[in-house]
Amino acid sequence: MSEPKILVALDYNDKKEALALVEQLNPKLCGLKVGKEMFTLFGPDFVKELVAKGYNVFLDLKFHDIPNTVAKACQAAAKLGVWMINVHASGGRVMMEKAREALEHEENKPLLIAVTMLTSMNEQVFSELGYQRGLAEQVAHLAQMSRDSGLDGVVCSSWEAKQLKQQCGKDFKLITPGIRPEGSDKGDQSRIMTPSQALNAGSDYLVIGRPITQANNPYQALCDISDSIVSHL
Ligand SMILES: O=c1ccn([C@@H]2O[C@H](COP(=O)(O)O)[C@@H](O)[C@H]2O)c(=O)[nH]1
Repeated sequence: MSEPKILVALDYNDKKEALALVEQLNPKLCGLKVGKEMFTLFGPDFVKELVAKGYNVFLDLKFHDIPNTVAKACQAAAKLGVWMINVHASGGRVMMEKAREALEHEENKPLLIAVTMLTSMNEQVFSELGYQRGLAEQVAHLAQMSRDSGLDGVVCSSWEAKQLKQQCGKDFKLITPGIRPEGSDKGDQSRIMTPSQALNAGSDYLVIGRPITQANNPYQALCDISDSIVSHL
């Protein structure tokens, strides 16, 4: 059986609540994403606890700093046994290359991916940042730089997935947050698609948080989403 396509974003401020959901899941059904909130509250031990349960854990800390600092942070993250880590592509080529090199001698080598432009960003917000390219072009540019720096893939929106698969090749992983099943609340996301639309567009992994964690029955919400993409597995 192939790896699970769904990565549940565990954005909780209550560890018990998060673990109650995790206990209902299994590592064949989904991977788990730990982001800034839970890592800041509960630290490396929480991450190791999820790894010990057999889950693919994506540690989504989006490192963005000088090359030496990011390289050391990546090494520290790899030691937690996680499956995937990330940096911001806008940290630049040298930063990404140093992060790549830093993982070379680690026993556990997580997938190393780069965030392009956040899925919450729309054209209007983007234009305020003063980039010379358009939003989609900037994503394509950062994805190319990430690939050239030896990274395994990028975080992008599913809106860019088709273009990036053509540009970067089928093995370059596309991780897409901003996934909203039909009828679910968009919240602060801008560039969204449904799970099956995103997979059709070329996404490799779907990051899904609130449509699952805020549902009346999170486990059922995850099962419904899994059923909706069964033809893609
Ligand atoms: O561009 C990005 C990068 C990361 N995220 C993270 O994904 C989840 C999405 O959660 P939802 O509740 O499904 O919106 C969240 O943890 C973000 O930090 C992203 O949304 N966009």
